[in-house]
Amino acid sequence: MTVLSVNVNKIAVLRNSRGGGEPDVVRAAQACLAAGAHGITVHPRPDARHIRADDVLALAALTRAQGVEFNLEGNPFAPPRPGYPGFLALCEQTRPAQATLVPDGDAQLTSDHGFDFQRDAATLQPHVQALKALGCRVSLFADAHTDNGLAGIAQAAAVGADRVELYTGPYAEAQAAGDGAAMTARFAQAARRAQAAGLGVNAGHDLSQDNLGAFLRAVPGVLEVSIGHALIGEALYDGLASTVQRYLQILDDTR
Ligand SMILES: CC(=O)[C@@H](O)[C@H](O)COP(=O)(O)O
Ligand SMILES: NCC(=O)COP(=O)(O)O
Repeated sequence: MTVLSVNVNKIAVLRNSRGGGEPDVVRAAQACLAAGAHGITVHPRPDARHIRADDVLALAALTRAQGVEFNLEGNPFAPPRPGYPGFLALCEQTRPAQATLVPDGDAQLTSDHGFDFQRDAATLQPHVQALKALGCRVSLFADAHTDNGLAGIAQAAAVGADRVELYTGPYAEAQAAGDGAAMTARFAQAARRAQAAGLGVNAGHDLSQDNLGAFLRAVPGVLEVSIGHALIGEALYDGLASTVQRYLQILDDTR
């Protein structure tokens, strides 16, 4: 079975746009878990544009109390700075069940590629070992859409990882353009190669209600999907009607 980890980064985007504490990231995570989500994901960025270090601590406490998976994403090579103690330090403080390493740079709008294991293996290895020594399952963000990514994916096992997370942005784009089948064939091949090397397979980025089913039908054995951007957007559409009705009720009640 594939489990769903909800990424609540976007709740923090909205909160930070006003300052203050609303919408509340922990309350949103509680609502996701109450609805049956299997875990919570966050990807604190060093520039603190959304999830901050204090959110990571609060969500770690929530998920530990509820006995569900906390998946912390980040770049192990990003240096600490004021407000961001560094990925390993955050993991030391919170001991997430899963640490997902992502090679993203500061200037990136969002994550847009996986590791090049041929190039990055030696530098990644000590980080993977340190995280495993903390008791974290380690997953590495990986490309399936490029020839280099597909050819190198099994090497994540030699680096010491437990899983890879297939970067699904290019799949989502292809699916939206009506061209998802060729792309899912590549992802299925990547999943099989990773599994043959002993790695578990996760997937994430730009997955949505429109593209998730086709992906999971085509790609074998996906253990976890982490979904944030589309899910939070869809939740707004789903929730707007009842919320507007509650406001109208207040207007009615005070007439
Ligand atoms: C690792 C990954 O795929 C990202 O999707 C990420 O978690 C989303 O980050 P942003 O919310 O900052 O775009
Ligand atoms: N690892 C992917 C993730 O957490 C969420 O990505 P997105 O759904 O916000 O694109």
